Amino acid sequence: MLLAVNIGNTNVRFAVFKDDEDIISWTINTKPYRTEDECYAKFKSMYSPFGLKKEDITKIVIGSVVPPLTAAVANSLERIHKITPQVVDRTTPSSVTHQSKQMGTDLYANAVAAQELYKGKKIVIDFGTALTFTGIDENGNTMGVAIAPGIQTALNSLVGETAQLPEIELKEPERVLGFDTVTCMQSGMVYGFVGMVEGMIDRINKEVNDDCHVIATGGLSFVYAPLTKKIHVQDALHTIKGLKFLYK
Ligand SMILES: Nc1ncnc2c1ncn2[C@@H]1O[C@H](COP(=O)(O)OP(=O)(O)O)[C@@H](O)[C@H]1O
Ligand SMILES: CC(C)(COP(=O)(O)O)[C@@H](O)C(=O)NCCC(=O)O
Ligand SMILES: [K+]
Repeated sequence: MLLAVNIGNTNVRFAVFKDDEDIISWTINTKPYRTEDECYAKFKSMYSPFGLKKEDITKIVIGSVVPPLTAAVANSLERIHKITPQVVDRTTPSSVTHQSKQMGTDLYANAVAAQELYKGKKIVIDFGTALTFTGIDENGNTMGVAIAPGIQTALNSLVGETAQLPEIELKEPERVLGFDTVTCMQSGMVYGFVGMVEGMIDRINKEVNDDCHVIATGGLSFVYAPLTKKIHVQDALHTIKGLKFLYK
């Protein structure tokens, strides 16, 4: 079975593909950055809670947007499995073409999964450490990317920069205009970012002169996707499916 590993700025997501539909997935924190020995100790025993044995893994693909962790994760998995992981990035051949010299591996994987799984023009919105919008046309050409602060990242900054604003749960308040600090912040964070997401979808659709199919992924997609009809699919495993398609 293929093990795919997506190293993001907040979480490292693991997924074992029993087949295309049956996927076992879990995450660990990215921070603090770990040494190869710590990764080795942590990863060695991570399979049994998910009903897997390390011998079940026969292939490994890794995508990373955190360069200081890539080698530690790859080398520790090689020590555990005696398999050399394939580390993919924006230069790995796929059904997607792009001109960017910077595109993060997760954005590229998001584009690849969209092209493989959906028709027409697509927008992938990744609600991760950053909030990203990636456009892909019907032929797999990337139409461009937009990068904004991730919603929890923005909230952390707001709480950190103020004396009286507390940490809050990101959930929909009853009213847009609130009467206490927590619901006032929930409104700004939830309705404010829904407005941003809907506005970005409208602007992108206008720019590419089409109604794109919109896919949401990333840690906070489960909060935001249900709040707007402009998002058509929510799939926490979208990025890691892209890594599977990039594995050759
Ligand atoms: N229940 C949750 N599960 C996962 N992420 C969450 C959850 N609630 C909030 N988040 C936030 O989502 C972001 C992580 O999303 P993820 O897609 O794993 O990011 P990355 O790929 O950048 O590591 C973080 O900002 C995290 O705080
Ligand atoms: C935009 C990102 C920070 C998103 O990272 P994430 O939120 O998934 O951790 C990452 O894709 C990245 O570092 N990209 C490199 C710059 C670029 O894509 O243009
Ligand atoms: K992500």
